[in-house]
Amino acid sequence: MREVIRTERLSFWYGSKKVLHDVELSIMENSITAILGHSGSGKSTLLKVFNRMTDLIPGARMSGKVEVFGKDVREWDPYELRRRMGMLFQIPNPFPHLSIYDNVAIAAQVSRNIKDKKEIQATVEWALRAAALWDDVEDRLDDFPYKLSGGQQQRLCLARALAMKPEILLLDEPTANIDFENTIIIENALKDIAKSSGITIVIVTHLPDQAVRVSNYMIIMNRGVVVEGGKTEEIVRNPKEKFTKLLFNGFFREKI
Ligand SMILES: Nc1ncnc2c1ncn2[C@@H]1O[C@H](COP(=O)(O)OP(=O)(O)OP(=O)(O)O)[C@@H](O)[C@H]1O
Repeated sequence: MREVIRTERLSFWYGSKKVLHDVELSIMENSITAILGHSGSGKSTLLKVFNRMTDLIPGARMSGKVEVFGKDVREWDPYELRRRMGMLFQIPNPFPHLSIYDNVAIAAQVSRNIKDKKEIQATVEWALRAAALWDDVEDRLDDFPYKLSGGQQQRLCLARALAMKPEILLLDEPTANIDFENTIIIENALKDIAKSSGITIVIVTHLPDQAVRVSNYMIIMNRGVVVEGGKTEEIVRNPKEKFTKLLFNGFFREKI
């Protein structure tokens, strides 16, 4: 398996505030990697460095290196980089003025320049099925997203991200605002997507249980530092660091 993302002594600042400290990590192709840590530990910042969304933040700067598919992120065209790395945010953000169908179709049309109606239809159906939303919406594709529940809206956003046919999906606390039933539906969809589409998934979460349920690999973060990383099974069976042991023993539960 090859590394699709790799960092080398990555540090990051918002103005004078340093929030990532010499981060070294690898994301392996065709896997689900959970980045696990408390609020404020720099997890979202990491995702935004991967797809260069941090370019858009005044006063932000990095040092060290980030490679995506073997190429320094600074050498990528940011639009191409973001097309190849779909992103899902904590709060569902479907386009309110577009129908359920068009929310997904537009991603195929704009990102991949697909013009053929049948191909667009096939992509929309594939993406909605992969996001476990097809059965809920197949007979109301012309409705607007406000008629969907929060969990369904997040699955719609997942379908929209998938319709770009990204090679990597970056998910920033995708179930933070969603009930447990929808959380499990989304987690199962992610596992199926990784298995059947070969998309590499990186999921940021502050929930150890979720990280264990979904991931093959885990990276534990604390205050901008990677505490430890590796195969989920091994970390759960034999955590090396005291912080990780405390995290899994629920020591911080009331704090997160
Ligand atoms: N645009 C910004 N400007 C200044 N500081 C920021 C900005 N974004 C994040 N930070 C700070 O950087 C640190 C890391 O934030 P980040 O959002 O990456 O952490 P996180 O682990 O994802 O936490 P959360 O889950 O709460 O978002 C925090 O101290 C946060 O306040």
